[in-house]
Amino acid sequence: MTKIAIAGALGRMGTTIGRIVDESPDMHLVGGIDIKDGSLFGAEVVTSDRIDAFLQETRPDVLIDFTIAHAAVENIKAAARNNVALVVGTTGFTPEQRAEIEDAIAGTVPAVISTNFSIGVNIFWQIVREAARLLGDYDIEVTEAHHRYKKDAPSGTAKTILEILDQEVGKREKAYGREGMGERKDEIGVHVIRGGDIVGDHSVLFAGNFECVELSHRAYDRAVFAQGAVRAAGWVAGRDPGIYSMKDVLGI
Ligand SMILES: NC(=O)C1=CN([C@@H]2O[C@H](COP(=O)(O)OP(=O)(O)OC[C@H]3O[C@@H](n4cnc5c(N)ncnc54)[C@H](OP(=O)(O)O)[C@@H]3O)[C@@H](O)[C@H]2O)C=CC1
Ligand SMILES: O=C(O)C1=N[C@H](C(=O)O)C[C@H](O)C1
Repeated sequence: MTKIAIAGALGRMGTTIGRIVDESPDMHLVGGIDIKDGSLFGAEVVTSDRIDAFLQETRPDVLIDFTIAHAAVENIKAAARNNVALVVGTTGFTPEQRAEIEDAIAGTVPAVISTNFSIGVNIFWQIVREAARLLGDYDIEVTEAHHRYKKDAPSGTAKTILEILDQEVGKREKAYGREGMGERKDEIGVHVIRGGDIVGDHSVLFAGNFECVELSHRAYDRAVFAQGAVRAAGWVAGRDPGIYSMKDVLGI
């Protein structure tokens, strides 16, 4: 039985993950933390200032964090202090925050960190890598669309796409939207859409002369991210300390 705690327990992802854990025969939801207190599928949710006492009392095997970057940094440090394995889905970390996280985790606990826990996106990233390797001299444009409540932009998934493109075609300038007069050079265009209840769309366009290749992924329900995060939690418990990716979890 893997004991799970959720940070951001009352949020969109936290509640979706809570339901999946609650329905899993081999998992037990010990509770959650959030900016406000409450309950999730009968488990207590306490405020984040009480995280150390909460982890010591409930002794989860894994803390799953889907909060907001500055909160996640503190939650990750607390999990590391209390020897609790991690699954981190929160996006929007600055490079400094990312370095703080890596320092906290180094040599202490195992952690799966991914900007996207859906199986489809993890396969999509590999397909984008292969396309970039073969079509690196085409013009490249990345587009993402999310619901009106998403705070960070571009999405974590889009930033991972940009890292993959940098690795395959060489580091190129990024044009975050375009306005006014300008000549296209070899920059990568990045376009962000926010509206309604869009769960998460990502596309990469490779445009050449007389042809385009467009790769895209669309999530219809955030359960796809939650299922991946719960799968990662089952995988990470008891591993050696270090940072793992969904590629490790899926064995791809
Ligand atoms: N890796 C992946 O596969 C995915 C990643 N995400 C990422 O997960 C994160 C959460 O997304 P989502 O669930 O939609 O967002 P929500 O805003 O719905 O959920 C976040 C929750 O965390 C709470 N919170 C805010 N500050 C703190 C704090 N200091 N301590 C504890 N809890 C806090 C929020 O409270 P309040 O609402 O009052 O601010 C809210 O209840 C985002 O970074 C998003 O990009 C999302 C989907 C998939
Ligand atoms: O905030 C979201 O909703 C999502 N965030 C992740 C991201 O920033 O890439 C993953 C997914 O697209 C949904």
